[in-house]
This record gives sequence, structure tokens and C-alpha cells, in this order.
Amino acid sequence: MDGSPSRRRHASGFTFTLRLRPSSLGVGTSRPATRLEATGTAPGPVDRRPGGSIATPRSSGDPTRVGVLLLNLGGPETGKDVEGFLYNLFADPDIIRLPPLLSPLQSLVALLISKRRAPKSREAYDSIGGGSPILQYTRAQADLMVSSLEDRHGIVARAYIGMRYWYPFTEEALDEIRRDGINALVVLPMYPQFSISTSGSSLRVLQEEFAKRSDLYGPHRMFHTVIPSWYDRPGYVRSVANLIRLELDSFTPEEIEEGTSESQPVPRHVLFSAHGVPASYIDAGDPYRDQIEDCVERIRALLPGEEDGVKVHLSFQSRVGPVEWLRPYTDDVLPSLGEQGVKNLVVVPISFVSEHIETLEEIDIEYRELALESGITNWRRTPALNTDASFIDEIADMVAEALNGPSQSITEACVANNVDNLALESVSSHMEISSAGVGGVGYDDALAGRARLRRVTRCHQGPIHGDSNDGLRHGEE
Ligand SMILES: C=CC1=C(C)c2cc3[nH]c(cc4nc(cc5[nH]c(cc1n2)c(C)c5CCC(=O)O)C(CCC(=O)O)=C4C)c(C)c3C=C
Ligand SMILES: [Fe+2]
Repeated sequence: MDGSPSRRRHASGFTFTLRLRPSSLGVGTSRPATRLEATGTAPGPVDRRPGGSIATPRSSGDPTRVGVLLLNLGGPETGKDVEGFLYNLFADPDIIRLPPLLSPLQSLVALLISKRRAPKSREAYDSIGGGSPILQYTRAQADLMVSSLEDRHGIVARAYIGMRYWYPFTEEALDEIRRDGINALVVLPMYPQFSISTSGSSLRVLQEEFAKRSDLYGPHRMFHTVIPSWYDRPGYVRSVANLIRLELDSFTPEEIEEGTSESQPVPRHVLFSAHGVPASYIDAGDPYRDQIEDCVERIRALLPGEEDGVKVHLSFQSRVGPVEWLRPYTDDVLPSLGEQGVKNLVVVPISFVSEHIETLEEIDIEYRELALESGITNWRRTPALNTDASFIDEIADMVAEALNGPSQSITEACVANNVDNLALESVSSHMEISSAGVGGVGYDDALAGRARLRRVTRCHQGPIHGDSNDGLRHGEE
């Protein structure tokens, strides 16, 4: 933006003007800043219309104060956080959804599973230094995005981090947003592809908070818009492709020769390893697998093809518990590639934009070991995008476009992505809970095996989710 007013037309025909003005709202910057200011003039009740852009709440007449809320999963910072973090994760009905009759037991189920899983999980965190780096990376991304937003678009904004399962929780971020008087909020899940279990779950929390306090978060006080997924953004796709090309180029002529045989004419292989979800989520309308496949295809199009000696594969990692997850599983694909004579492999953690336990431990330690045992001798892994400059600019561009383009409310984003289409229907009267056989998501077979997810069509316009757990959340005072 160049400081001159830019006009946008709402789908409904209402026009308002965004103008840049000097301001002191900059975060972490001492130079003269500019403020995105909306100068919508028409009086009236509410100027956020479906499909319209973010504009100033009419009743206040305040200048627009822009906030960007980055949503992420969160992770334990030390070994003693692990059990509480796991409890919060398994208490989330978007991770384990019990049949309605059993939903009062969600906390108990979460308690049993988190207790059982904690030692193994703690060991994994110990192997990467004792805690998750996800918050540090998200903070760095937030700070750099704020600078890029100002440098590239002249938009001064504050960034907030809302984690789903550990500090700083989304509710804390909302407190800050309110204290800072933010009245135009862009909600950006740090998951490129939408899943009901990740972005959907975080949006649910926001929706609940907004519904509880419509006096604070209603459109007369604060407009919001959501960027539900962004796996198809050319800048993001290019950034990932660039990282892969760097790794592909690092194979030496000797390695290329070693990787070329009669049984394996393609010397270099790329394995996109996406976080899995239970297969039943996809049956219930979770767009995640389609978005992963589309994303991989877009990146593949920017890489050398088979004729240039590169072959691309996709698999799914990190499954938990006894239910069927998206296939093929990464731990099946690695041995299979080894059997096919693959020697040179670049693994790409495709659903993550920062390093954490599932890149640093699961891929770098467990899968690497499996690959080497399987005969894949020359192992590479692309780093997560982390603070990659072109990626940071891309998220800043997304935010700028979201502020100026048609808005999408949380409810609209949830409905468009089938959030709340999951409900468990128990097909058994046998509903005992036992920790025996609980291997992860596995509340035991009595629940997992004899219950199935079914598709329901329920589109809430108010609070989209009334059956939250009992309010007990580990980590909270
Ligand atoms: C796209 C990303 C993710 C999806 C989809 C997802 C679904 C999902 N995850 C679990 C269970 C666990 N996830 C855990 C950690 C974890 N998961 C993601 C991302 C996605 N999860 C991240 C970024 C992290 C790491 C956070 C960190 O600490 O760095 C864990 C805890 C680790 C462990 O004990 O293995 C569990 C458990 C389920 C059940 C699920 C879909 C239903
Ligand atoms: Fe996960």
C-alpha cells in the first residue's frame, strides 16, 4: 500500500476507505509508523457484512487497531509440563470425541491416556532438549511477520499467539487483544492445511469465547476475519519447493551414482511426510487429506520430474492409538522405499511450519534410523519453514490481503470446513473404560473399536460447541 486511500466494495455494495496515517501503534519499532485506518462514514448499526472487508466499528469512531492472532498447537516447555499438555490435548473433543452420553467422561479418559502416555512422550521431549521449541518459533514468526507487514504494506499491527494445549492459551491471547483495544483482528492458524483436529479445534475455542462475550467481541467492538488454510498460496508453495531443491542439490555425484541401479533408475527421491489424522475424520468431511494432496502436487510441479531423476512420494506420520489413520504410514513407506533400492531420500515435513517434537524426534531420530536400517543410506530432511524470509513475507501478504479483501467469520470458516461434522455414535452398549490396551488416542477398544464416527450436518451459528470439558485444564491455576 502506498498511503493513498484504497477503495473496496463489499459484496453488498457498501464501500469504505482504508487510509494510512502516521501512528505510534508499532510493535518493536521506533521509526515513524503508519496505521491502517478505516474511514467508513455511513452511520448505521454494523458495517461488517458477510463477504465484506474488515472496517472500523461504527459506534466507536476509533481508528482501526489491527491485531493478528496466530493459532498453534503449543507444546510442553519442560518435562513436568508433558502430562498436563497431553491431558489438555486428549480432553479436546476434536481429538477424542466421545458419544454424547459419554461426554461427561472426557476428562477421565484424558486423565487415563495422558498418564499412560506421559513417560514415553517425556522421553521423546528429553531427546530434543526437554521441551518443545514450538513457542519460540511461533514467537519469532510473529515478530518477523509484524515487521514485514509494516515494511511491505505499511500496516502496523500487533501479533498475538494463541496455543491450543499449552501456554500461552488462546484465551490469554484474547485477554491481551482486548486490553490493547484491537478492533480489527486477523485470525491465522499456523497450519497450512485445514484439519478439524487442528485449525478447527482452535477456531472452536475462539468461537466459544466470542459467543460467551459477544459484548466484547461482537462486530460493534471488533471485526474479525479468518484465513482458514493457505496450502495453495504460491509464495508458501515456492518457499517449500526452494528448501527441497537445496537438499536435492546437496547429493554428491557419488551419491547419485550409488542411488542409480537397474532396479531403481531414479536416483533421488522426495518423501512428503504429513501429520496423519484418523481416517474417520476424512469420511466425516475433514478437508485435510485433499488439501495435503493438492499442496504436494503444487510443490511437485516446481521440482525436477522423474525424467530429471527425482521421484515424489507422500505418506502420513504420527499416528496415535489403535484406530485406522490416513495411509500410507511413513513407517511402512520407508522400508518399502529401501526395498525398491532407494538410496537418496529427502524427507519433507509438510504439515508443519516450525520445528517441534514430530520433526526433531520422530523424523530426525526414529524415521532416520528406520531409513538407514532399510538401506536408505543418504538421508536428508528439509528444515521446517521456521523464519524463512520468503515464508514470513508470504504470511504478511496473506494478512494484508485478508484485511483488504472479503472477510470470513469464524463461523463461516468452520461451516466451510465441516467443523462439527464429527460425532461419535456408539454402536455398543459395552462402554467400560479401562486403561488396558490404551496406546494413545486409544481410549480402549470398548470405546474406540465399537464406536464409529458418523457424518452429521449441524451448522451452529452461535456457540458451535456446547460440550466442552468440565473446565478443568491442566496448567491453569
Ligand atoms: C497438521 C498438524 C497436526 C495434526 C493434523 C494433528 C492431529 C493429531 N495429533 C494427535 C496427537 C498428538 N499430537 C501431538 C503433538 C503435536 N501434533 C502436532 C500437529 C498436528 N496434530 C504438533 C505440531 C505437535 C507437537 C507439539 C510440540 O510439542 O512440539 C502429541 C504429543 C506428542 C506425543 O506424545 O506424541 C499427540 C499425542 C492426534 C490424536 C491428532 C488427530 C486426531
Ligand atoms: Fe498431533
